[in-house]
Amino acid sequence: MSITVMRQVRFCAGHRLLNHEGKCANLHGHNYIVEFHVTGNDVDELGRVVDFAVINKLFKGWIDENWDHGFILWDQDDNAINALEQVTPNRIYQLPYNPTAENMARYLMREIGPRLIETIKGYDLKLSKVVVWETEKSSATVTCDVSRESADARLQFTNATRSFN
Ligand SMILES: Nc1nc2c(c(=O)[nH]1)N=C([C@H](O)[C@H](O)COP(=O)(O)OP(=O)(O)OP(=O)(O)O)CN2
Repeated sequence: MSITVMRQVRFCAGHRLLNHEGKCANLHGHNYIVEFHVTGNDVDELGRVVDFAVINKLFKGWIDENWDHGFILWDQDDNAINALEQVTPNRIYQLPYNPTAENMARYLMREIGPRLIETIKGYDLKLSKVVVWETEKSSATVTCDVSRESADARLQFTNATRSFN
């Protein structure tokens, strides 16, 4: 049996999609919501897979330090990076691919999640799903098969409607 808990982290950031066919090639921003789904095989003596506050501290901490109120850009986007570096102060986070919702979810799942999760001592936990909501209408979901040892994430893209509270 496995049990999954989820914590949302909200932040705002700017980006653009290099070579996008339409308006998303322009610098623009979003109020993002990221869902971090954490799966365990048991609960502790209080009945928790892990305390929600622990997930929040780890993942909101990383987002606040790296993505919140910054620009998230493809590291090949020299034009935007050079322009934004002229602004003082600036916060630019370079990804190895375009900052789509899909790629941001993939980056959190593959590059950031595993090393944050392993700092939670005394629990056997996996980051099983990351959902990046770019708008209230559009999201991307990355799931990881927690029953397999492989850290390879299986990408699943979804479009759904939901309300931001
Ligand atoms: N599969 C993806 N498609 C798009 C992404 C993405 O991350 N994954 N991102 C964008 C842009 O960042 C854009 O800001 C959002 O585009 P779009 O939904 O077209 O714009 P709006 O939310 O403003 O929708 P309106 O209907 O125009 O109000 C594009 N595509």
